[in-house]
Amino acid sequence: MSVETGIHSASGQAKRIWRVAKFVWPFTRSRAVLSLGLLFAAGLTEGFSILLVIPILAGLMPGATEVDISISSMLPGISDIPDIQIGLLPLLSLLVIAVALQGALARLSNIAIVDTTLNAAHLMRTQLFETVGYARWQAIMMGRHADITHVMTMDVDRVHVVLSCLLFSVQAIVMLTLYIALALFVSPTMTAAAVIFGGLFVIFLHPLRTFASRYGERLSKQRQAQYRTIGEFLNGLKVVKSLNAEDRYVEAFTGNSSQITGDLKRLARVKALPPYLFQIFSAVGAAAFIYGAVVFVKLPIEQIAVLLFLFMKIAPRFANLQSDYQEIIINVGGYDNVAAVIAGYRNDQDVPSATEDGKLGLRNEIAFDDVTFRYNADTAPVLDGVNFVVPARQITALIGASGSGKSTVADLMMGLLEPTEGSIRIDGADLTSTLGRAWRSGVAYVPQDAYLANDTVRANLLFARPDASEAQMWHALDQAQAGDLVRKLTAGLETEVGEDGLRLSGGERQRIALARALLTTPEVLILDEATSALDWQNQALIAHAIESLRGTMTVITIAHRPSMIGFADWVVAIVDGKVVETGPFSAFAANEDSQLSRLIAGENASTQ
Ligand SMILES: Nc1ncnc2c1ncn2[C@@H]1O[C@H](COP(=O)(O)OP(=O)(O)OP(=O)(O)O)[C@@H](O)[C@H]1O
Repeated sequence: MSVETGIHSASGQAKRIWRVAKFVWPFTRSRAVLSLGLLFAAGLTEGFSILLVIPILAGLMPGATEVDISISSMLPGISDIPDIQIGLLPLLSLLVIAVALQGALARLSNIAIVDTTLNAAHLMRTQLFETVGYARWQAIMMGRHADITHVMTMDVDRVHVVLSCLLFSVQAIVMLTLYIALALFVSPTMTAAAVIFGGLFVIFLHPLRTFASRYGERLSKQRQAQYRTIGEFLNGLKVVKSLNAEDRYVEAFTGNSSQITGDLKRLARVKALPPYLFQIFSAVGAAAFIYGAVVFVKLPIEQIAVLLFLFMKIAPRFANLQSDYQEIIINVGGYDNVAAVIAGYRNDQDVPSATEDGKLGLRNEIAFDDVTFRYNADTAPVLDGVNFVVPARQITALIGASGSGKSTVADLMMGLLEPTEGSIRIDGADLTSTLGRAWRSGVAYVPQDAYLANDTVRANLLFARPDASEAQMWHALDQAQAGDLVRKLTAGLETEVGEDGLRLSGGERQRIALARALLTTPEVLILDEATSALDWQNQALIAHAIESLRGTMTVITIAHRPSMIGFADWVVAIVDGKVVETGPFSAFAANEDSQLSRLIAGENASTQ
């Protein structure tokens, strides 16, 4: 038996449903118990109201204001209760009260079920977001973002459907049990026949359920593909437009959407079949029941009336149970995806700060001791046994050709990546995952394509330091040569920067990102090609501002342009994953054959 067949088999489905129930039980326990308690009370009240209807059906004579209730003739299971006589008006009043009470209890039970499932979905979504949010960078960067988005939205919604249907199924099962128990009192033979008939119908529909389950899986995969197409298209919008590649995405999207539409149509047909078959089955069942009850079992008419009444109550619930179960098996795969994401990231979490105030300062140096780093176990190392130090409160230029490993060094230095071999020491302390968060709270990193949230300039600055004053914001903006630019914007600090900061130029975005980093007054500032989009005048002004930070913070500047490294005190040059030069800037600048001198002379190619 293949795995594919296994998960669609009845036992496979039962195992999957059990896993969902086990996962949500801790979140839902009290509310689920409350809703089922209310439901049970509603069931009892409904049973009582049916018991009140029976005498009206069975014993009422035209013109009578009193009803003779012969319990023994209606419920042969209870034979020793004497007949009672009751006024029609009190009986009808009691019926109205019982029906109203049953309605109120059923309503409360439904509300409790809806609340329970919504809370469970909310908790599952937030747990997912937290698990992904606090996962280690190395784990997240390997995952597809569109898939994570799909799991957090569509798959959680699918689990929500499963939970709702599960609880409504339990509700239906409780009610069915009550009705069947009542019917058994009236006629065990006829009730057993009806239950067997219903059971056969459930077995008869099994192939349809397997079919629906397969469509559920297929649809989930197609929707995942749709998320990927949309994500890729929107992330690379500008490049897509510049390459006139829209038609490729339109084609991929249309193909995918047509498949989804086709499958949804087929699924709708499959879903519509059981109610239709059910109608035929129940008509055949009712006819067979009446024939059997009259001709073979020879039941009295009032018992037939009571049983028919009960079966009329049972039938729609039975149909709901079938459609709920179908929805469950279509959607239960959503939980597999949710569980896979949680399991995938749960053991790969950033460790909370070792120190409660969450800051780890830098007094002397950051040291790389024999650091080797591989992105994958089976690929060549990007860094191969590198040794160097970055002195505190000095400016260090990290240079090397494109692809030599500079950004990887920056990620390692922030503790976002961990060395495959060797260690990174902060004033002698090993930068392990326990120190990562505390260390990063004193580190500001500005990459080439700095992320700006789709919000105002002010919100983007406060994102880094929520308690910053107006004066501190303007000081940081001026330091990053962004003060005049923001003053000139029509809405100043309140200007919306657009999706990914796209309403600003590349250079403007970089300056605001630098201001945001400076606003945090970090211990360590890492600039990874952070001014690459700026003209030389602005870059020179920023270089001057960075230079003025000497002695107040540790700056690591990764750049290809001489203007962003010429003011450094210290240099680390990387070639092919090895450190080839490290020491005082002046010493290497004096040697015209050094990597540094060649870079300053504009010979970028020589470092390759
Ligand atoms: N997530 C990743 N998975 C696998 N390999 C990667 C990953 N990120 C980077 N690399 C590889 O590691 C090497 C070093 O990349 P890195 O980005 O550190 O270089 P860099 O010196 O910063 O380059 P550039 O100057 O172009 O930004 C490259 O060969 C790159 O292909």
